[in-house]
Amino acid sequence: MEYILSPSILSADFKTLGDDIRKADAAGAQWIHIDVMDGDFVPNISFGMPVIKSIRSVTDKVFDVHLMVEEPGRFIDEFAACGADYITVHAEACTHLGRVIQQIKQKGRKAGVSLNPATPLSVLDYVLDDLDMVLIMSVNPGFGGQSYIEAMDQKIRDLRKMITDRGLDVDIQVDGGVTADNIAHIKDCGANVFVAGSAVFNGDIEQNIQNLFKAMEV
Ligand SMILES: O=C(CO)[C@H](O)[C@H](O)COP(=O)(O)O
Repeated sequence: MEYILSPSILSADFKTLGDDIRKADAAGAQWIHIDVMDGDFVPNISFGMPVIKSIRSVTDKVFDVHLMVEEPGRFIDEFAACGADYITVHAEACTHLGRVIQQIKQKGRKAGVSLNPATPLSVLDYVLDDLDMVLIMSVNPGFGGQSYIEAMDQKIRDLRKMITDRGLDVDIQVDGGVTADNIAHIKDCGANVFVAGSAVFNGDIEQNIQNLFKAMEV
């Protein structure tokens, strides 16, 4: 299984965003996690397509776009056009989840579905086979710098079992409160894609990424 670090630029310094992304790239992060917030699905607004389009020229790394947006089906074409490789939507935000997954696939992009901490895995029952990734939110979405919710350990374990039982190849991404102190434990629970915002961008980005990779191998 491939283990991937996807630094969340929500915690980057926006006045030097390109430089922060270059540092994360140079330090070996395989993906760049891009949190789009609409002020409706979550109580915060981050940035949208023009920023993604602009930073696309900074790195060739995978753009892992997490849409915290109500009814994201309205914008799939635009996010695909501005350089998203993975497009992850929230199950809670989609009236017609299956249709939105189809829209992402039709654009040739990898499809992810994200679940808030309180959302049960059963919402995936009839779409899991169509997915490339499931994103388990380990904080309530909207803000960086929160603490990992420990009840998500069991949810990650249950999801890994569900994927294995069906013989699928679906990534499990975990986002929220991931640090060098807990990343090995989250990996043991069954996750293989790790989003880290403040643990990467607060302080020395390259050193922080090295610390996370080192901890991940434990
Ligand atoms: O999706 C998010 C918030 O909704 C962020 O990606 C997430 O919280 C990462 O930040 P941190 O690693 O600081 O918890």
